[in-house]
Parts: sequence; structure tokens; C-alpha cells
Amino acid sequence: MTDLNTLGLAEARDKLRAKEITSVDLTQACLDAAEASGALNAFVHHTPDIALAQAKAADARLATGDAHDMCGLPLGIKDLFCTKGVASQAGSAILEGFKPEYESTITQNLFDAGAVMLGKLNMDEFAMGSSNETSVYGNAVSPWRRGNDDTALTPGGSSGGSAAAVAADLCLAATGTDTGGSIRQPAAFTGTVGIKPTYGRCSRWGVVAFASSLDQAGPMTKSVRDAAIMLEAMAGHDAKDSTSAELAVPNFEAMLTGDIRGKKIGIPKEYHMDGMPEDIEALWAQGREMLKAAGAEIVDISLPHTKYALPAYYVIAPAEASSNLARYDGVRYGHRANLAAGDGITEMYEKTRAEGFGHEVQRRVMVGTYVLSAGFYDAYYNRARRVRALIKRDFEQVFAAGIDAILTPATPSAAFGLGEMDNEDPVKMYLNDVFTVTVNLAGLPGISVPTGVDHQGLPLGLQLIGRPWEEGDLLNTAYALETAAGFVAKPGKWW
Ligand SMILES: NC(=O)C[C@H](N)C(=O)O
Repeated sequence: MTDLNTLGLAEARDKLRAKEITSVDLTQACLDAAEASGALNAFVHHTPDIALAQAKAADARLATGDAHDMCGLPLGIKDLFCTKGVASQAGSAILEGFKPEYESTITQNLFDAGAVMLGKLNMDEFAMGSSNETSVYGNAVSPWRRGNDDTALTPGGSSGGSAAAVAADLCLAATGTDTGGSIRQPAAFTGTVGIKPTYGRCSRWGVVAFASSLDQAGPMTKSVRDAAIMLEAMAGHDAKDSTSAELAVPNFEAMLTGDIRGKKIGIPKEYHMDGMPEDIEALWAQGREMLKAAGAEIVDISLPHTKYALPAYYVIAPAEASSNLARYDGVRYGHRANLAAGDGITEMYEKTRAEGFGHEVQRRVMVGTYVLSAGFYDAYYNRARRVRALIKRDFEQVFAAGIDAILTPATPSAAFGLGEMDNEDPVKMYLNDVFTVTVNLAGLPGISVPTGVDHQGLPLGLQLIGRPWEEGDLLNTAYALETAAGFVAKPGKWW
């Protein structure tokens, strides 16, 4: 079979088990596709030797008939994950040359299951951005185009390389991370599926920290079934991350019955935004109809504190980032500035950090430091924390009232052109996260499902938000939506 790289995880797993294909052939097909995709700038480090060695080992394991679902499946890994002996730069110049001496728990879990690593994927610097344009490697490019217009579009961010690679079939699936929308927004922009699990479901150990109370990793895949399979392999308790939950990981795939009869789906009125494009409004209405036709009950709900979520996020996330990023001091990791005669340790810190961090990261460190400073702590940071508690309570109340899942748009627009956002006004970029940050602030699971295309043929996603720890139920509702939507569009190959 040719084009093995176009398979999804479930299909490839079944073919591997049936001995119709080998992991080495599957991996080689992905390596070839990745190699030929320079124009997308999705992979920033290729690891073919590791990939082929892992694929050979996987084939041997498959031959014994005792292999995990992920065994032999080639993946791309976001550059935010520490991978032992392999460059892990978090998209930043400050981590130039950094090769971790340890493996992140999530990549270790995937490798233990037999998965194959093709290489590292592009991302916004330290996961700060929504377009992949803050990356030190230059932006990743979406494989999608607006009709015949050849304007280069963003794959979204910060997991932009992951989204571009999955959408362009350079890998079967990829890891992503989501602090305020970084899995779900790029998934929506590229016609792929992205789930941010409940905070604590996946270990953060070895994932470069941005905002520790919000960061959570998850899979980015070609289907909901693939997301279920990969999430199960990534998740689980880890003694090395004190925020990781001591909960058993269910067999998520077994929960995909597609039966959502009697489920109550909430439609929050606060997510109707002024100036929302008609395409998005229409998609949301279609999503409601699809779930209703599948037997769910559609209920209007209110999440009254929604409008404060974005400002609260853009106080809390930079505050935590300013603390987390203090460790990049030129002593312990990566880049160190050349010093002039007479420079002391202060100059070393200042020069290293000025050279090593890009503009957006510097902006967030400054905002974070400001909102945590003695005179402003109460006015900004504490107020944002109180808002966060109210947002969490809004969700708790609707779930307590019997709502099973909440349906919203994933993004306020389709993918935009690279360079089209006004860099002078960061808030315009931040508005990309308006429908996704609430989920991180409340620690809930959220998934973006490709549901339709806009008037220019670009993919659009709807977001489903679930109860904490009920990813299985959420995935099943997403599966019902995916089945009803029947999204099959693919980008034409131009790269
Ligand atoms: N990391 C994320 O979830 C991305 C979000 N757009 C941010 O810039 O903070």
C-alpha cells in the first residue's frame, strides 16, 4: 500500500496487527513525507535513526502478538517535551543546544507503549502565541489554502507544527500542549481533532513549564477514535508531578458507542460574541442540530463570568510564566551571552535574557512581574484568581444542574494569514483564545472537533467541554458530532 502516512492511528494499528503492513514501512513513509515538507516548517528536528530503531523494535513486539495499541505508530512530538538526548528548545533561542538528559513522562509512556518518534515539531516560543509566529525557527505554515489564493495561512498556535504535521499527513498523530487553547485552536484551524484533558490527567513532568496551574498536554489526531487511543497511552498518575491525579485511566476507545441519546448539551449564551463571523454562528447552529438529531437534548445555559476569562488568563498565565522562566539565566541551560570586560553576573543575566527571549516572551515576563509586584498584586493577580474561582463555579453549577457537555465554537474565526495580525496590538492575537481559556481556568477537559468549512473552504471546529475526569464521555459526544458532521475535507498538496 502506498501513502501509508495518510493512515490514522486506529487504521494503522489494525493493519499492523493483521500483518498487512510493518512499522518500518509505515515509519519510512512518514519520514519521507516529513522530509519533503520543508515548505510547511512543521518538523524542526528530524530523528530518523531513533524512528527506525523504534519501528524495528515495534515490529518485533508486534510479531509476538503482545503489543499495545500504540505499538509501531509514528508520531511527531511538540518541541516543548523534553526528549532524552534530542534537542528540546520550546521554540526558543534561549534553549539553543539544550538536549535533556531525561525523557518527559508522556513521551516515555508513549515509547513504553511502542510508539515511534519521527522528530520534534514547531511551536510558538514557550507556547506563547496563537499563530506559531513567535517561534525561533520561523512560523510553521498550514497545509490549507483559501480556495485558489496562495496566501500562507497560520496553522494556529502554539501547537502549530503539530497541527500542520497531522493535517498534512507527515505523521499519524502528534503531541500538543494547551495552556489557554494551544491544542484546540490549531486543531480547529487545520481540520484535526485536539483534546485538552482534565488538569492532572497527564503528567507535566518533563514538559517545559509555561503556566503551571493551566498547562496540560494532549493528543492531536486525525479522528476522535485516534484521540481516545492516544490519550489513554499518554495519561496516568506520575509520582514526579504532584498535580497528576491518582486515578485509573479508562479504556477511552471502548466508550465510543456514538450513543448520546438523552444527554444534555448546554449552549452558553455568553459565547455569542458581537461581530462573530456568520460562518461560525452557522456552524454552531448546525452542531446543535446534529447533536439534537442524534438524540441529545439541547439546553440554553448561562456561564455569567465568561467575559472576564480572557483578562484573567492574561494576568495569571504571564504571572506564572514570569516565575517559571526565571530559571533561564545563562547558567543552567542553553544560551549564554558573550560578556564584555567588567561585566558581572547581573549583566550576564540581562544580556542572556535579552538575547535569548523573543518579544512576546519578554512582554509576558514583564506583565507577569508587574502584576505580581507588591503594589499591584491585589489589584491584578489576586483579582484574577478570584475571577478564576467564579468561572470554575459557573461550570460547576451547570454540571450540577445535569448538563453533560457544553457546545461552543472553538475559535472566533477560521485560520488567518501569516503576518495578517497587527503585531502592535497583542490583544488581537489574544482574542483567539476567547472560547478556550475558560476551560483551562476551570481545569476541565475540552475537545475541538472539525465540523465544517467556511465560505473559503477553510476548516472550522466546534468545542465540546466536559465534566472533570469524564474524558470518556466527552470523547463519545465528540464521536457522535464527528460522525454526524462527516468532515472529510483535506488540504490539496502544494508543498
Ligand atoms: N499556550 C496557549 O495555550 C496559547 C495561548 N494562545 C497563549 O498564548 O497563551
